[in-house]
Amino acid sequence: MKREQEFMDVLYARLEELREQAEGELRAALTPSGEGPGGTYQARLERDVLVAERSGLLAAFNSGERGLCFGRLVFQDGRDHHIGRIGMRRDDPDRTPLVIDWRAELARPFYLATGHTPMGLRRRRHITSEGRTVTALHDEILDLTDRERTGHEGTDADAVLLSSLGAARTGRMHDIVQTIQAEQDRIIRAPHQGVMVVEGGPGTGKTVVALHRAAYLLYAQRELLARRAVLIVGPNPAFLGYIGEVLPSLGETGVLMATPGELFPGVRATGTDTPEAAEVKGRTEMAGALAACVRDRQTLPEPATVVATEDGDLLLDADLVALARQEARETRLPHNLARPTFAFRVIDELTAQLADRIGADPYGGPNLLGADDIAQLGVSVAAAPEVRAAIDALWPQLTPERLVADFLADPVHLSEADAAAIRREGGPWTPADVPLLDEAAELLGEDDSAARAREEAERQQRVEYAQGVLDLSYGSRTQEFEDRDDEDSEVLGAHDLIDAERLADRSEEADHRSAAERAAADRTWAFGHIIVDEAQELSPMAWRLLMRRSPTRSMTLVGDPAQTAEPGGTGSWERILAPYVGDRWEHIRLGVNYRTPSQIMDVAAGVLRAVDPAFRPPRSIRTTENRPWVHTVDGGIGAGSATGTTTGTDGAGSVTGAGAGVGTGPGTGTGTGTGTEAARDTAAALAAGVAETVAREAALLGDAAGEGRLAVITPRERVAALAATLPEASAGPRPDLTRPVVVLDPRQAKGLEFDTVIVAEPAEFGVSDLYVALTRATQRLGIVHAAPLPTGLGPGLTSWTDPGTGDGSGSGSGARNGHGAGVGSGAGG
Ligand SMILES: Nc1ncnc2c1ncn2[C@@H]1O[C@H](COP(=O)(O)OP(=O)(O)OP(=O)(O)O)[C@@H](O)[C@H]1O
Repeated sequence: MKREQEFMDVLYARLEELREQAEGELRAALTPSGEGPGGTYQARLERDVLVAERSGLLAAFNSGERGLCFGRLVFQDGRDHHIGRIGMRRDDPDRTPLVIDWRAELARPFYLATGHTPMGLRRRRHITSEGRTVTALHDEILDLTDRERTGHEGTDADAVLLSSLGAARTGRMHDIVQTIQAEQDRIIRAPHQGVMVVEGGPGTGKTVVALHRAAYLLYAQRELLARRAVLIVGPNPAFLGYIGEVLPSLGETGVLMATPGELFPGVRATGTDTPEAAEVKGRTEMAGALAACVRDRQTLPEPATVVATEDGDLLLDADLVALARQEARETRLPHNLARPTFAFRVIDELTAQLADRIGADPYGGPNLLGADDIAQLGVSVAAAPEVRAAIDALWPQLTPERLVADFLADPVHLSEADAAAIRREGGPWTPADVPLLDEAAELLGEDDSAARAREEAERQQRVEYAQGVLDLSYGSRTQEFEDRDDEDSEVLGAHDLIDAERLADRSEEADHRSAAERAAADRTWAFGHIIVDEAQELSPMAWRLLMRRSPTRSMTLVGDPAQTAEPGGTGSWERILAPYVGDRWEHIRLGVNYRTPSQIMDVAAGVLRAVDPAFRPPRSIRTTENRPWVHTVDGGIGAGSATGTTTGTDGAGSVTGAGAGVGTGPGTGTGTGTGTEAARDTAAALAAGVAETVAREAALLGDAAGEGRLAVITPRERVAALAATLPEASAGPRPDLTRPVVVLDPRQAKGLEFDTVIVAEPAEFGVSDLYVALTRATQRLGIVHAAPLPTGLGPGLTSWTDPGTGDGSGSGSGARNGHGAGVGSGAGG
């Protein structure tokens, strides 16, 4: 231990040195300088790579307090290497490796070697530390002939993994470099360049594996990805916050994280759609409908338009415009880019009409105008406001926002029912509008004329600024030079070397944004790699958008079709991918649940088994002492409470259990009240029940360091009311997951995990939402309900009053009545 501590001290000292060096280099790379990497492509690339590496090193340093070095490999041939979160070399002439990056090939045996296939290893050491202090060593002997013992050999090779899985949660996902499992390592380092689908049930490590794959790719393809960046798409901002520290802690910063609704630069999708509207907007048919809308805007006059110019009336008839339209369409360019072709043809025709009239020979001879006269005429026709107005009416310049807003206000080319579902006049953009906007932008073509005009104006400003700089430089020539009035001096100033234009262009090259920042502002950015989490939720239209951002189809898709909640979610990988990559994609399944203890997983699986008896959940690696519990509150609609030994069935599904629980709840409950009054009673009872259970569970949480997190997961409509009774809780569109208690709806809870989860009123969840909610807990699960439990939920639950020891299981039951006049009956112990 002492020697490892000494090594750790050396490592941190070296890290400090490197940090200072990296800070200096980063500052230099980011400081505009006449001598800096000029405008060449190669120079910019080198700068991007340098900035990515140095920022990464700094990011890693800042999180380096967590296990900078976590492993050691002693090979049979005498080689001995430490493995760490980032690689570092000594400051000697040979730059000897001090610690090997976990992603290096040399580090692989750390994850893959077994007694059966030792990969040349004698022993493997896990080093656990807190801050900079080594706290534990754990050695595995892989060469069975090796008799030497260190005193740190343990019997249980999974001890380090299990201790990490059992640790209190902090509201932020951590990296798992110390405990990557062999099946995960194969995915992380897969050489596959195209689309890889990682599928697995809840808690199987899909997200964390995908993030480590990103870190691996950023390491293995450093140059490409520093330039093209990696995009990570997650379901909501809270989720992105939750996973946001993993890559920086691994020294990787060249990543853009976004929800699907954030992928159209300049648009903030703050609105929400009904599930029906989101589903309709997500269908592939929308692409056809929008394309048809664009064609609708390429109109014909009926039967003719009179263009009144200074030189008299000109006539645009339908045949003539149809020809111009045909020509423009045949360019196959997007609408805005084909517009000049249309406009030229129309202007040509009008010019010909005018020339015929003006140059007509009164004696019947050939037209009196020469080619130059006609060209001149063409210029004045093109400039005539009436002509421009006519062209605008027949083939208008369109923006994606205008096109989609008009389409939503009057959804044509759709069935009446679909149109009714999405019809909307004004209002904020929604996430489901974003793929429509992107589609529209593709159909219309980038109308970058405004952007180019802006750029030119900015460039002019830069030129003026540069001229000012040069003037200053000239004006600040030393007195000595001025005295000598020596314009031919060999000592040159900036004003001698460069003119304002070139100086301005050079400062333009010094775009200090990282590739990820530039990508965020550019709709047409082609990412080096894209990771999509909860991929099963994305609609076909969202896939069209993402595939445009990934022309190389280098993607990792992560998901679980059983957790599909969005009605528009594509669900099947074949359906998602066939249009883009055919069957050329790799499908990998993960089968071990690292998050949810088996007792909790059994309860959750019951819910899915009720609809699909063949359903098989992932195998939980952990068990727990804590039995999932249920607390039935009496809220005026059929509610009962049951505890203790229970066998039987109720109207909502089977409730079975055996054992000797200590029952305290009333055996029966009687519904009273009607309508809203009863609903109010239910809400109040539920809130009281949740507050009571949260108080107890929060007290059981975590440790002195303030770790350990609790989530109440309840249908969206109930979130605000429940949060109001829990003053310490965070809730809302962007809940703070680092707070000890949060209240979330099931969609917000997707992908997250907490030590303790309380699911409130499960009868109001959809099946897959309920499955997601029930599988978020790493330690304890509780259910609070007034309405009868949904089918499949019940077995495996014990009374909330005796969760630790009661073996009995049971639940309230009773007919649920929309008017609150149900009669509850509990099967009591
Ligand atoms: N090898 C490992 N070592 C330590 N922890 C691990 C390992 N693999 C997975 N975990 C942990 O298991 C938990 C679940 O992982 P993750 O969130 O990636 O699962 P998931 O498959 O994405 O789940 P879901 O579909 O439910 O969102 C996380 O806390 C993760 O850190």
